[in-house]
Amino acid sequence: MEFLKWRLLPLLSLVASIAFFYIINHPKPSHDECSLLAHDHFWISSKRIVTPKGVISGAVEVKRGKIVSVIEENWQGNTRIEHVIDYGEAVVMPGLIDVHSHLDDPGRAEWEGFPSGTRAAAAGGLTTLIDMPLNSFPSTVSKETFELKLKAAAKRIHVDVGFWGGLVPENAFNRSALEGLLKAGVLGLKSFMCPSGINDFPMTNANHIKEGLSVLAKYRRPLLVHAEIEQELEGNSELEDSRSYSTYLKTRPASWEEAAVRELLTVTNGTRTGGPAEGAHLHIVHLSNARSSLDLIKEAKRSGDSITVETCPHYLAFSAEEIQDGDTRFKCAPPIRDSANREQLWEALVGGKIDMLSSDHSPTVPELKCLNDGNFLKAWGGISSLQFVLPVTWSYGRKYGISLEQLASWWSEKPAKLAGLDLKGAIEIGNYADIAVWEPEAEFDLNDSHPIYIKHPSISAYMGSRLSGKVLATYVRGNLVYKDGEHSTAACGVPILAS
Ligand SMILES: NC(=O)N[C@H]1NC(=O)NC1=O
Ligand SMILES: [Zn+2]
Ligand SMILES: [Zn+2]
Repeated sequence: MEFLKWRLLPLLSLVASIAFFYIINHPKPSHDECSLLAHDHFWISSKRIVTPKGVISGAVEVKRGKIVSVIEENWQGNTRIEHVIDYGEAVVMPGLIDVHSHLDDPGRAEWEGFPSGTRAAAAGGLTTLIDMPLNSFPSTVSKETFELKLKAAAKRIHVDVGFWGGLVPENAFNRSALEGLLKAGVLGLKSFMCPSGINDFPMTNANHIKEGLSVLAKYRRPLLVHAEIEQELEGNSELEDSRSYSTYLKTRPASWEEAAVRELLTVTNGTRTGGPAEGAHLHIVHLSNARSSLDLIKEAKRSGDSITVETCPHYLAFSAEEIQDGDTRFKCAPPIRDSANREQLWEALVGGKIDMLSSDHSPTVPELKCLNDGNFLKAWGGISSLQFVLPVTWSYGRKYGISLEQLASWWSEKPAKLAGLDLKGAIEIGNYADIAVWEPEAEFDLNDSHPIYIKHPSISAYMGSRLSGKVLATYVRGNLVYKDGEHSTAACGVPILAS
């Protein structure tokens, strides 16, 4: 006995320390922590599954995170099928991909942060988002600052997150610095043609952008541009009522967007077949001017420029006429314009002149939104919307007869293509099982009793609205990360790196 004790004890303590060492170094969450479902092989069925071949009634087989089969109609008699989650009439759609979110982490996590932002995304049916390189601190403009970003995201994201790097004057002519950032895995670059509001993210001109495109061409990745150029203004807004939305609107006229688009088109011709930047792509973010700018973009596309454009739900939902004095929740840049412009934006979206949608979720802390004094000239510009983009697009788009397929194209398929996410954006065999389940007909009031996960709901312009389109469940790589107001316990989203 004594002998056994002396042989066994050291052995046991060795096993225990190896196990301890293993757990410390491999703290990978278990399946149960990542998913609210026990299985990793199951079927999702519904009468309305949105696939590239149309809306079908059938079932999607998910195995180890991927879609392994999609079957139509009569699957009930199929004995091979077990663990079925039947969503009845609810819509099963590819998870939404937001190519334009500011989660402000690291450095300004009190504005949003990865944990709350990605929980909000999951609750809104978004399965992937691409984080912007500014509003966090430091801005993501080098390999080193990108490493800080990845560190901040590690084990704190509830959906998959990719990253744009910043194109700024400091790196634009430094090819090896830009290549270092691209090699580290950013999915593309982002730049501003006007002041960004963030000190360590200065604006670029057409020369910087041309250089950026020539580097991006080698990596076949896009440049996203905030397209407004400051022009001389008539009058002096300082002398006008700062609580009036029209005062703010006059400080950023549509001509600023048009000037930027014209300038961009002097360099995007390089992206044509045979051009010096062939392989690069230019994407105009959050266009709000539905008039002249869109015609220019259409013409450039016709000439073979590799160019796309997005708009955001707030430009499709709101109009300048409706914004009350002092309600700075609606301040964003470019600004929300008149209702006739909104109609034209819808027309352009439905007609294919606008390629896709994004949230431009750009929150801050309530103090900087100046809700108390309602000063439009001082308030932070940015709309808080991440969790609501699906019901907002649907609620306001129904009037225009939008279809489920269009929603999937604007929010999943086209964004996946822009960001180079080959295995995302569609319910298709071989893709990741990134799926949103929602009830288009279910209405709800966005008030304090609604579960909201963004950090500062009070600054969201959508609070107080009645919307239709309730998200029931969200699957990321086959993990059920959100269901009826409940999230899976661990943050099992994956950082997406370009390779
Ligand atoms: N810095 C920043 O997020 N700015 C964004 N906010 C906004 O309304 N438009 C923007 O570009
Ligand atoms: Zn912007
Ligand atoms: Zn933005």
